[in-house]
Amino acid sequence: MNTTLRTEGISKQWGAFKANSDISLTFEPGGRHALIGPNGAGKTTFINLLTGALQPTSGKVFFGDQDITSRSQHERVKMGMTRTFQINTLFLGLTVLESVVLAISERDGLYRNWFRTVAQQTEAIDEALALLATLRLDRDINTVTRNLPYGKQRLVEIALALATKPKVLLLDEPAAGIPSTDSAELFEVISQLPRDVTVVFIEHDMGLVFRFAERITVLVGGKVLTEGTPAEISADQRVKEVYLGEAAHDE
Ligand SMILES: Nc1ncnc2c1ncn2[C@@H]1O[C@H](COP(=O)(O)OP(=O)(O)OP(=O)(O)O)[C@@H](O)[C@H]1O
Repeated sequence: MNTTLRTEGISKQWGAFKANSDISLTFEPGGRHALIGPNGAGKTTFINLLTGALQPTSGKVFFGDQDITSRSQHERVKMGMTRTFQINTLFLGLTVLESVVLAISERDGLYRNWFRTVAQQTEAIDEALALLATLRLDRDINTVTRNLPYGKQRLVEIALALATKPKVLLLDEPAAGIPSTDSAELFEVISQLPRDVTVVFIEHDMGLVFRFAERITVLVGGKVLTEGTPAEISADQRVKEVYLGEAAHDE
């Protein structure tokens, strides 16, 4: 099945206020796609419509050939669309390896099965080790997650999301709150994830966006202003005026 994620004329309205208006976007499999736009442009609302956290007022979401507009968040995760969540207290108290093994075991339903073979447990541990190596956390596997620096905790969140074996990973400001020296490293790891994972991310730091995104969609006032490659977006006069101009004034 072709698992291109796409929206068709999606809108979200609260009363008379339109947070998203008629957004039609396609995310090519394996791409690294950034959503940018000024504060309040509707980026988080759009991600929530993709994950199923919000239902659109009108329009549709397709994953491959399937119309998933009315599917629950849980169903979408099972189909291969995952977003990161803040690590909860349970995971904070476990080591990095324990957390990821737990997430893999949960995915495979091993904890609902009282009889777990040693082979099944070994497979989960091996898979967790491989995943943590991809995220450059191999030196931290035995560290209790709450003792890790904040940037590495964000990577553990991504590891837990990847443990669901997503085809699409949705990231809402993954580097928020991380010192800027660490955020580039975080994005380097994200951009080097296997190409069978499509990554869609919201990011305010334009340096990171232009360095790591392959396609960029600019949202303004809930609508798509334009979409293109980083070169196309940085050359677009309208983007400079409504977004990059504003960012420049903020600095
Ligand atoms: N549940 C809600 N009810 C009413 N208005 C909402 C709701 N959620 C979001 N909004 C409004 O929708 C608009 C878009 O918000 P959204 O969080 O999607 O923007 P954003 O582009 O992610 O902004 P930021 O970059 O500041 O995070 C904002 O004006 C926000 O106040």
